[in-house]
Amino acid sequence: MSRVSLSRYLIEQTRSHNTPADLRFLIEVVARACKEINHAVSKGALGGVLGSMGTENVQGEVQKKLDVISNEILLEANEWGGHLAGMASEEMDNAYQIPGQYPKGAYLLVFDPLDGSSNIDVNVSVGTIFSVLRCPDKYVEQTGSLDEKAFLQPGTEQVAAGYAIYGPQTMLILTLGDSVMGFTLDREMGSFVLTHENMKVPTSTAEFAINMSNQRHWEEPVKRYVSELLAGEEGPLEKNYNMRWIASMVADVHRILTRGGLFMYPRDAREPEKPGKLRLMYEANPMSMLIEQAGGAATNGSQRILDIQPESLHQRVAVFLGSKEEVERVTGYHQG
Ligand SMILES: O=P(O)(O)OC[C@H]1O[C@](O)(COP(=O)(O)O)[C@@H](O)[C@@H]1O
Ligand SMILES: [Mg+2]
Ligand SMILES: [Mg+2]
Repeated sequence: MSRVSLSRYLIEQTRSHNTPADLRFLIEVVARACKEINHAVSKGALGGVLGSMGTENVQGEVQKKLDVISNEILLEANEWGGHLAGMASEEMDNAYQIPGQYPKGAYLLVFDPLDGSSNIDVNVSVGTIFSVLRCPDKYVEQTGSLDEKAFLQPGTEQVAAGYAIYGPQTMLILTLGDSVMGFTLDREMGSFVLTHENMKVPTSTAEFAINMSNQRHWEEPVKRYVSELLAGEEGPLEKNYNMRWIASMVADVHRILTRGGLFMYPRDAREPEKPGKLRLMYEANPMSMLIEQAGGAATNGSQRILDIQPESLHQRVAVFLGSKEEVERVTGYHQG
């Protein structure tokens, strides 16, 4: 089989699906930025990039050096080229309007520059998550600036979503809205090569992922569901389940896209005012688009994540995503 590079795939998509050239350009720029992030991550202690900055982001989380470095790489890469009107990031309090780009820039890029930050210093897979939205027409002309309201679109409005995972292999997983494709970085050539066509999440699974240390803080439907998983074939589900928890959403989701499974980060009583830990705009929405495009499901326990109308850039959401059978079961338990 002849090798299909990311660039060739994007050109073919442009011809066959009329993918706009500036969207193709945007994906190419993000992919190049992810290669640069991968290079910084893989240097580790040799690059003096481990450890914390001693600063906090808008989420109140301590920023790792690589969180900030990754954010800067994505900002610098996308600053030019005219394909973007603005960007928003887990690591930036406010949305960023690229000077002089609007109305040329047709898209908005939202990203988690480095996901799984607690794993950086212990050499466990981390990644970059990104989501692409159209910039509302005439937004800046009517409002005078590109503020966060332009970004507050439900996940169904995403035109593309993906992630890079920096693990034993470096991969880019991408959807443009009609299937999920996986590209593996050929380090000698420096290019992403198509290796996983049309990735699919099996409807049923015997593997779940949740941080069990929070069990006493969960709401009843989650406590009930996880106890049934743990009861195995003697329990009501009559099946033995395996468990994984990598504490990198990118790595857990990649496993699910590769062999199925269920990922859960429910709300819990530790911070009852928060609807969950993970962020809607740059974690749950892009991952939910990928999972749905691969035949899986994604809810917040009561509704489809992609239908949620965002109210703020960094709002959090509970996440149940993966094999449809189990997502529907645990969501059903929330319906009382
Ligand atoms: O450490 P916990 O509570 O298990 O949470 C792990 C989750 O937090 C995250 O690391 C949050 O993402 P960031 O690292 O980008 O903040 C997810 O990747 C992961 O699924
Ligand atoms: Mg994250
Ligand atoms: Mg992050």
